[in-house]
Amino acid sequence: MGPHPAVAAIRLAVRRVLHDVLNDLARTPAATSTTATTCALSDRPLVLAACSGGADSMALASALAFEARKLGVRAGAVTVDHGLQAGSTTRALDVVHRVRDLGLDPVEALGVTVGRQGGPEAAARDARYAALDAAADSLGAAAVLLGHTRDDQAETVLLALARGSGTRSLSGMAAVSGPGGRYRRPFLLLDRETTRKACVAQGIDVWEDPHNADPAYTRARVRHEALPVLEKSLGRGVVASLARTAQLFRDDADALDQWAVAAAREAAVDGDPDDALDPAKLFSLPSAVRRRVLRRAAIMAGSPAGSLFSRHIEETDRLITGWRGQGPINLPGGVEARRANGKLVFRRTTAAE
Ligand SMILES: Nc1ncnc2c1ncn2[C@@H]1O[C@H](COP(=O)(O)OP(=O)(O)OP(=O)(O)O)[C@@H](O)[C@H]1O
Repeated sequence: MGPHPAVAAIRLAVRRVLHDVLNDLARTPAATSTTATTCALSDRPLVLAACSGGADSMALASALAFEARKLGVRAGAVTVDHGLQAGSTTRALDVVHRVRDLGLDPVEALGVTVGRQGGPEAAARDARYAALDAAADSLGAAAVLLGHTRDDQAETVLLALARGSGTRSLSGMAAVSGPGGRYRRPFLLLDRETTRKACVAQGIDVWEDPHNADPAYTRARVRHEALPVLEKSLGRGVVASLARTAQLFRDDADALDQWAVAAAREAAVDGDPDDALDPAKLFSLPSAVRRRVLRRAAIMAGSPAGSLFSRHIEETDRLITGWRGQGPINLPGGVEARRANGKLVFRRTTAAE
């Protein structure tokens, strides 16, 4: 008898991603010689599961342990202790034991200090990814798997819609992201119900993070209040539809980004020492492309992407579409956008904080 359908589904999803990781490694010249002589344990690529101890990431760890053995991949795990709840260190050590019991090695628990920047959820996320990056670097991991599901994707899209975001934010989380495509999300097409069933079927204990149900957190309210109401009035397919929308937006956003790169090259003033852009050429672009060119130019001049909001870009855009001789626009990171002498220039005027 084969495995429970939910277990088969999580394993298939992880197997596909491991194949992708191995194919990517085979394409990089440095890895080819290693792959050809693979025999020693330490020569085998290491893939880590980022594991909080919740159902999604425990299902992920179990599937990774199972599939990695068959593909000659080393499987490890990292759990991050955000230090935000009493007993969090004990819980992190408990996750380490449970994941080791699944056969993963190496397994590390990393303590982090969560700051305040951007609110509690964003600060915890930043600290978590910094720790995961450091662990992947120090352990030499080829990839880090994350347990985000289709439900997480739907929540992300709904949050972006509520903020009035553009196509890039509405495209949600990517299946592959991070430095060198390090982060992989095998479960983006699976629902949370499947990961829970897979844990039950395999007798895996899971830990429910109380923050996930705490209405103080926006995402928890989306998960427990907004989405159930939408499903009640629009039908159970809402989660799948939102996740599908994310993919459609991603394709559109990628196409527009590519167009913007070409348009920026086209609008560059030849030989200008300040990388100036030609306002007349920018004016003739569709606004979705022009705004991307402006955003890119601001970031290249030193504006931090996370602090650059649509109102900044709209104001800068008026230097092109509503030109009446106005002064420079101040952008985050001490960058200014100035139109003068028939050129648009982005320049850092003060040292960044
Ligand atoms: N403390 C942590 N340590 C390591 N990885 C984490 C941690 N928290 C989250 N992750 C990773 O990020 C993914 C998404 O986490 P998030 O908290 O957004 O969703 P979740 O549905 O609560 O996930 P889970 O059920 O696995 O806890 C997790 O599946 C896991 O891979």
